[in-house]
Amino acid sequence: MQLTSRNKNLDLSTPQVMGILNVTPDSFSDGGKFNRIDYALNHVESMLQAGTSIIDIGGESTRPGAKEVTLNEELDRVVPIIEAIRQRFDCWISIDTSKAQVMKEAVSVGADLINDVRALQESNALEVAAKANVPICLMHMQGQPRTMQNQPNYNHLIQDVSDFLNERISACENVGISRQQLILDPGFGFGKTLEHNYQMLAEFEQFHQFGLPVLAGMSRKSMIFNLLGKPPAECLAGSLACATIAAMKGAHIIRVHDARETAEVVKIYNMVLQQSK
Ligand SMILES: Nc1nc2[nH]c(S[C@@H](C(=O)O)c3ccccc3)nc2c(=O)[nH]1
Repeated sequence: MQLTSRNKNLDLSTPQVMGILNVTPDSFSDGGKFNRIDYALNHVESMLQAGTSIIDIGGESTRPGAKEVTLNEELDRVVPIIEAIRQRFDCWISIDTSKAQVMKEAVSVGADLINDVRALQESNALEVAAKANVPICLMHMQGQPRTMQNQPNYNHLIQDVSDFLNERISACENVGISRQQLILDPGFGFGKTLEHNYQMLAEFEQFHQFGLPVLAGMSRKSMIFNLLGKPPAECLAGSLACATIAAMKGAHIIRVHDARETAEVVKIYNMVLQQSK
């Protein structure tokens, strides 16, 4: 299994690490734009040196309760950084956004992958994604970030999430996006209770039913820090445990903050995989 974007291929026969580059203002110590880009480039370089294949850039904090980010604010955050990374590195760049215009401009300045936590449901997103002709990650979310954690409920969790992903695959195919461009993601932490998240991890193999790459994003999330009773920044061990389990359950892309350590987990996993063939 592999992904193609422009002139790039990404081999998915072993798990690939997607490193998170958070470019919301609270992720930078100072406000200076140059510092922000310089800081980001240094962070990207260290993630790439550690074995990260994809840099995921998000300008909208989807934190529960977060206030909406305007289009121009999101563009101002992500476009300059994508341009700077594109000039300097030939890595995969994914844009973590739900706004059609942000997708369009991000791809035009070099993003190779659209990562949409709202699975192209916002206005014009399907049409823009179809024209962009790059791989797209479709993620499941119940409700909206502001309220999604109030009372998550499902008839049959895995079936409900799978039905949603299936419907989004059809919506993409209806606008000419081929299945081969799609990546699926059950959306850990997006409208799920602690138990829901661990049930999805326990039954993660179910999401291979579509024959498409599957992405797992659990790094430093509430399913870890609430269980361990620690702040997110102290959840490296928990995040690595989730990454290891996801890799063993066939995750093709693992989205993390701690890229270096996760790349080491994948190296160990690949060695074990080699021995079992
Ligand atoms: N495809 C894909 N994209 C993603 N973007 C994010 S934002 C998330 C975080 O903790 O990073 C988050 C959630 C809530 C608040 C802040 C940040 N999570 C995913 C994911 O799980 N899958």
